[in-house]
Amino acid sequence: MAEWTECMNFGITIARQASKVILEAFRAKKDVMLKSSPADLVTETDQRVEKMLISRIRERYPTHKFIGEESVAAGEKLELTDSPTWIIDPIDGTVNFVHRFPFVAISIAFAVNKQTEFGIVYSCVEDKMYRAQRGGGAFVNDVPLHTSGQEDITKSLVVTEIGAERDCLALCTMTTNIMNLLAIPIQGIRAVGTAAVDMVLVATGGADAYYHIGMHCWDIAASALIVTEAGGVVLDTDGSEFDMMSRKVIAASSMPVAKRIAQVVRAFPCTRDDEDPARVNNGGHCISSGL
Ligand SMILES: O=P(O)(O)OC(CO)CO
Ligand SMILES: [Mg+2]
Ligand SMILES: [Mg+2]
Repeated sequence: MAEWTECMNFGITIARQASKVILEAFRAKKDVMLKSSPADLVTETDQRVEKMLISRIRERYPTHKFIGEESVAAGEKLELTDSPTWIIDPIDGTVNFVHRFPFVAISIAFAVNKQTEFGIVYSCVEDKMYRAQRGGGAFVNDVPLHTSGQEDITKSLVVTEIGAERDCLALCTMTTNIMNLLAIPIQGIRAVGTAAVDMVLVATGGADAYYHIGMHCWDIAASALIVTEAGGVVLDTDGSEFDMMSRKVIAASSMPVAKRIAQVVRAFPCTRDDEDPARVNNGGHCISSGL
């Protein structure tokens, strides 16, 4: 709704400011810390950028709530209520950032009554500002975005991510999914290293679909809106309605392509973002390769 346009414009302004911090640090040597796995990295820049974004937003909108990747990693409760909530990934593509692989993004979604009102994905190194407001279309650097409209999976280029999981069940599931898609056959698989950028590539028509299991709401909430506002569809990997907390997503140029991917892709168990991990056995160890 138009009432949130001012918030979106503010989000774009502070994303541009925060990108300066990321780009200054991009070429420098970094101290790297591990989170959930040896491939789940965080740097002081991730933490600094998130703090900077949240403090700027809080100053201007003191009643708004936040879900931030690094705040959750530091122990804050991940809770999406009906209140206006900013969902922030300060650096999407931290592994790329650490290696200086030139695709990193700031992802900011804004939800009210649990519905995403706008999404911002700023691909900093490329200087591409993607944005969409619910009902208002999607844009990159103010140019309107449209998906490819491709309906034939055999003519599709599909993007996915390898993710940070290194347990056998997740790795077997992920590689089997890739193999089964290639066997359809599709025309290719790509992985850029940032879920937010992977997904907005579907909005540009440069890719026909994206799917991923194991990412979090801050990785995909903004780009999910950008894809749907560009004319695409977003589903759960089981073909049901998209749920930003489920950690499973297919974004596609058309419903036939999305549904065909849902027929092939299997999910490994992962704890929902809004569930208490302590209550859930997510099977994060090798129990079998029987998929
Ligand atoms: O770099 P981040 O924010 O950890 O995100 C990864 C997925 O978890 C890349 O999209
Ligand atoms: Mg991320
Ligand atoms: Mg991140």
